[in-house]
Amino acid sequence: MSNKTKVNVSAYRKRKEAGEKIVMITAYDAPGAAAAFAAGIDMLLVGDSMAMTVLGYRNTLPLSMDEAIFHTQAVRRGAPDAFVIFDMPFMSYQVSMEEALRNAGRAIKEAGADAVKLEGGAELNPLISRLVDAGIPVMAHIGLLPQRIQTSGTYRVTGRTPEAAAKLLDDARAVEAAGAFAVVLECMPADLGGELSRALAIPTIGIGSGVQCDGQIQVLNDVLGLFEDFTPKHSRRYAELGRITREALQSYANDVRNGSFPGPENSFQ
Ligand SMILES: Nc1nc(=O)c2c([nH]1)NC[C@@H]1CN(c3ccc(C(=O)N[C@@H](CCC(=O)O)C(=O)O)cc3)CN21
Ligand SMILES: CC(C)C(=O)C(=O)O
Ligand SMILES: [Mg+2]
Repeated sequence: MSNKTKVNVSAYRKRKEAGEKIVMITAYDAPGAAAAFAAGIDMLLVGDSMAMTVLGYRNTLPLSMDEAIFHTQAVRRGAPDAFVIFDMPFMSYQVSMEEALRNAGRAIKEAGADAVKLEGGAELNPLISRLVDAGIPVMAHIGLLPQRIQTSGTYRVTGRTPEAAAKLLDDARAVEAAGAFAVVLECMPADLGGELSRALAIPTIGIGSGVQCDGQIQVLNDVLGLFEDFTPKHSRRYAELGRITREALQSYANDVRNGSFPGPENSFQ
């Protein structure tokens, strides 16, 4: 592992000042990370969405620290020079300050992550400060919080009432004051995404929060058409790999059954 981080977190604030968009995507394994890095994507998130996109769970809650570490190690092997963010799993940072610090430390030491991401607003301030003081860069995440699905009930757009919008502005300011280097804004009205982005000096990374955010993040499998349980309104499919995969496998099965695979070129004399 290189001992010098390719891009320091302060570079992203400069990127914002220069008006240059920041591009993020999730990655969960070595080939996905290598493809995203080769495409010039700025930062990779090993999202706890892996629970749903690649591990077959119904929501993000079951994901364990060990599973997240295992996948982050693969991402790091696939993209040794990428800026990689470890999405802290549900209950890996809520139980106590000590446990949160230990788990975030594992992400850095065992998985080679460059930073961690936590879901929550002002209530996380003491933890964000402790992590940053310990030398661990923190990306915050406000708005729709998938790890609270069991209290919120559904994945729903946030900040639609004046009170909810004001709370999100407070949360955004709070996580910036606590030392977060960037903040994900998930699923809020586009105008509010713009307002929060103008209110902060740190970059906002939007998902379903409009074009005025300083950067965007998407789930890799949504962009590639590989996640077909549902299509979030906030994502655009740039390929139909789910359909292409099924068609390729049907062709393979047909060719085996009709004797056209393996051909002479696949056989040894
Ligand atoms: N594949 C995938 N993509 C994601 O973006 C994603 C995950 N999984 N898992 C974790 C969270 C959950 N997210 C989601 C999931 C569903 C919607 C969704 O269906 N939204 C409705 C609007 C709901 C409403 O406000 O009424 C939509 O129509 O898109 C949004 C974000 C974002 N994250
Ligand atoms: C959608 C992004 C922000 C995320 O948290 C994830 O992929 O887990
Ligand atoms: Mg997540």
